Amino acid sequence: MDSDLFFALRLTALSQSGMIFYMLLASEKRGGFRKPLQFSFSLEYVLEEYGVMHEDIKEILFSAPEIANRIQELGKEITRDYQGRQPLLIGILKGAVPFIADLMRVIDLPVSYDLMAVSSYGASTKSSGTVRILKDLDAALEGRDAIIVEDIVDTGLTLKYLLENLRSRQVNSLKVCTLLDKPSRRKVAIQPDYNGFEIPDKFVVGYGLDYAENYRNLPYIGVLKEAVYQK
Ligand SMILES: O=P(O)(O)OC[C@H]1O[C@H](OP(=O)(O)OP(=O)(O)O)[C@H](O)[C@@H]1O
Ligand SMILES: Nc1nc2[nH]cnc2c(=O)[nH]1
Repeated sequence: MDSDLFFALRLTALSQSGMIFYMLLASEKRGGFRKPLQFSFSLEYVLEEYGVMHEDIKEILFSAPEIANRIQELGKEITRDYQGRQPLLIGILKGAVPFIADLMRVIDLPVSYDLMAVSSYGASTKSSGTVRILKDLDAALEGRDAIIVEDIVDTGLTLKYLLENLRSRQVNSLKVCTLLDKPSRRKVAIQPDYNGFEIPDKFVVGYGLDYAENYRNLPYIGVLKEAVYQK
C-alpha cells in the first residue's frame, strides 16, 4: 500500500475531518482542487479512488481491522466460557474458513477443529431450503463440547439442520458462533450463542462469503451491487 493511501485511510478512519486533510493531500498531488469540496467523503470513496475497493461492491460494512477486533472479543468470550474444557470448533465449509482460522488463534485454550460441508445456496442469493451434507466430520462427537462456526445465519435453515443433526450424536454440549447474523430474514426461531455483527437484509460478500464462488478472498465484508446478481 503506498504511503499516501495509508495516510488517507488512517485519517479517514479517525474522523470526517480527516477527509479534509485527504483532499489537501490529493490536491497537492494533482496540482489543485479538481473536485469541489466534498464533506460527504467516505471510506469507500477513498478506497475507490485508489482502486482498492472491488468495483462490484456497493458499500463496505466491516473493514479488515473491524473484523479482526470483533473476532478478538469473541475469542475472549469463548476462552472465558470454556475454562477447563477443550472445545471442538466445527467450521462449516466453505464460507467459515477465514473466520474459523482467525477465531481459533485468539482462543486461549487447547481447541481442536473439524470441518463439515453443507450447501443450500449453490450459485444463488436465495436459500434452496434444502440442506445437504457434502462432507461429514472426520471424528465422532460423543462427549465433546462442540461449537458450530458459521460465517452467516440468514434464514436459519442451515443451522436448524446442523443443530438437529449434530445433537443426535451424543455431544456433551453444542453452541453456535457466527460472524454475521441477519435476524430480519429468519424463517426458523434460532439464535446464535456468539455473534460477531448483526447486519441488515442485504446480500454480503467477502471474508469467506461468496456469490457464485467469487469474492471470498476480499479482506472486508461488503454489500454486493444488485446489478451483479440481477444480470
Ligand atoms: O441461514 P441460511 O439461510 O441457511 O444461510 C446460511 C448459510 O448460507 C451460507 O452457505 P452456502 O450454502 O452459501 O455455502 P458456502 O458456505 O459454501 O458458500 C452460509 O455459509 C451458511 O451456511
Ligand atoms: N454470500 C452470502 N451468502 C449468504 N448466505 C445467506 N446469506 C448470505 C449472504 O448475505 N451472503
